[in-house]
Amino acid sequence: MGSTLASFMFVWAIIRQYCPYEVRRYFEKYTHRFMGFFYPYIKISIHEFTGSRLKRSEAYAAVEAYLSVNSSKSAKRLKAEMGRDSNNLVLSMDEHERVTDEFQGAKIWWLSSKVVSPARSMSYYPEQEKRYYRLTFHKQYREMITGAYLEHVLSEGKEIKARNRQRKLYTNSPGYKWPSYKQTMWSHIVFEHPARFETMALEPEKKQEIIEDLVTFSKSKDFYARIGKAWKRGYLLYGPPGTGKSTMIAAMANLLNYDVYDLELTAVKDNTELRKLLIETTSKSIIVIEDIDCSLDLTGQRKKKSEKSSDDEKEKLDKGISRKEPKEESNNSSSKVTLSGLLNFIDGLWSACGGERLIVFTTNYIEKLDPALIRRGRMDKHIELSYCNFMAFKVLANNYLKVENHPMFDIIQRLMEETNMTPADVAENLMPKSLSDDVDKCLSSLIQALQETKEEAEKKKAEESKEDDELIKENVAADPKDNNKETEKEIL
Ligand SMILES: Nc1ncnc2c1ncn2[C@@H]1O[C@H](COP(=O)(O)OP(=O)(O)OP(=O)(O)O)[C@@H](O)[C@H]1O
Ligand SMILES: [Mg+2]
Repeated sequence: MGSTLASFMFVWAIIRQYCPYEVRRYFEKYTHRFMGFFYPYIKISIHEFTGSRLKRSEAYAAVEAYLSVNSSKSAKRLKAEMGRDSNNLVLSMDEHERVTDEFQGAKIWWLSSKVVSPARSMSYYPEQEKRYYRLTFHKQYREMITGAYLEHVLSEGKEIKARNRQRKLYTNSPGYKWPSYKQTMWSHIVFEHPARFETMALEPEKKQEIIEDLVTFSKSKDFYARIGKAWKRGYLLYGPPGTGKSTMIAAMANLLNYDVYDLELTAVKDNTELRKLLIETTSKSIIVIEDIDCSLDLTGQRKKKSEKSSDDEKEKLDKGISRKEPKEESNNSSSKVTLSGLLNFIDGLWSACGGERLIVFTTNYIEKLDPALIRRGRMDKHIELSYCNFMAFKVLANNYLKVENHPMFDIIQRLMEETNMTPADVAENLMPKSLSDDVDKCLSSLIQALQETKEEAEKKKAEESKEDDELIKENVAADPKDNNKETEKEIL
């Protein structure tokens, strides 16, 4: 038997070397068919990338997760990755490894493998690896494996993936150069922000409303499908600096267990790149654009256009400039993202791919934004985060000092009604500065800060009214004829 096999292999090697390719292919084709009559096994391959390589196959990821449990017991070569909360390693099958699985009495063999296609000459692309899983089973189980077993693998895999999932914070990497399919547009680190809604200083009703809105969204898959709307929701967070906009985004991600994609608009080359970034985001995620008013001068485009229109020469040019033409082209050569590109990003046809996504914008100046950008449908919910009031202070006092009531609270309440202080400033004053600082010390330092802010505000107001008075006097002196009360009123 051994010597027959060896001779056969020898003859086959000679045929392969000297037989023309066409004849060999013809021969192989018919051998495959012939063997098919006797070979009792069926093979199914699941490739990592299908179609145009835009997206990793979900089936592949699910199979990978499913096999990670099985392979950790039987496979000999394993890959290890950090698991949830960074305190355990998740093992999965390494390449060219085999594991056996059993399902309702049937035996299934899984193989993880890859084909390497050589790098093309005259191309920037490196050699391409195509990874895949292949399962082999006896043909008598065909129905059961293609039906119940594969369903079981997918659902179990998805569940394991969700269980092991580490939440990630992504950013669009500016170091991105060659569009190889292995390189994604986003780079990530593990998302570990401790912010929670419970610790956020906000009025309780407002907080409850936001939480309910978020939870309802995350459970509304069927509702969105029924009304024919993409499963996404836009939030606009606006308010002065230090009022908790970024903190709220982290709290949202922690509440819903979503990934965060922090999009740096100025690093995006053009609208096409913006679209690619969108396609690469996964579901169950929050796409964040911070300080949208400063990211790009998207708002000025339309206004600038009308300003320019008075100038004849420029007017001709302007006729060609529609909303699609970037104004930034002239003064910001690195980014050509336009308002139109951004509007399409949020609400266009491509925005529906993936599903279950929140898009969050933050800004300090809501009035600077283009109305189209923040209309309902794009930014469905506008949330104003404002200066700290007494209710919000109580949450902070409880977080920082673990006090729910204190005799000094009355003074603080009165001062807070009279002055504006951001939660960030209040929090800073409540923070113990040395190990010996106690509740009284922290609260009195807050009272002092509040008084100082109040005095400053009063001083500023007095100065402003003084300037106004002087302006009135100057005007009256310059125009003595109209020295009557009406002019004064007008100026005021
Ligand atoms: N409402 C709040 N509840 C609890 N902590 C807050 C709140 N607002 C601000 N803080 C504290 O103040 C700090 C600054 O807040 P944050 O970065 O969220 O402000 P922001 O609104 O994003 O400011 P900016 O507009 O400058 O980006 C945070 O570290 C947080 O601890
Ligand atoms: Mg911020």
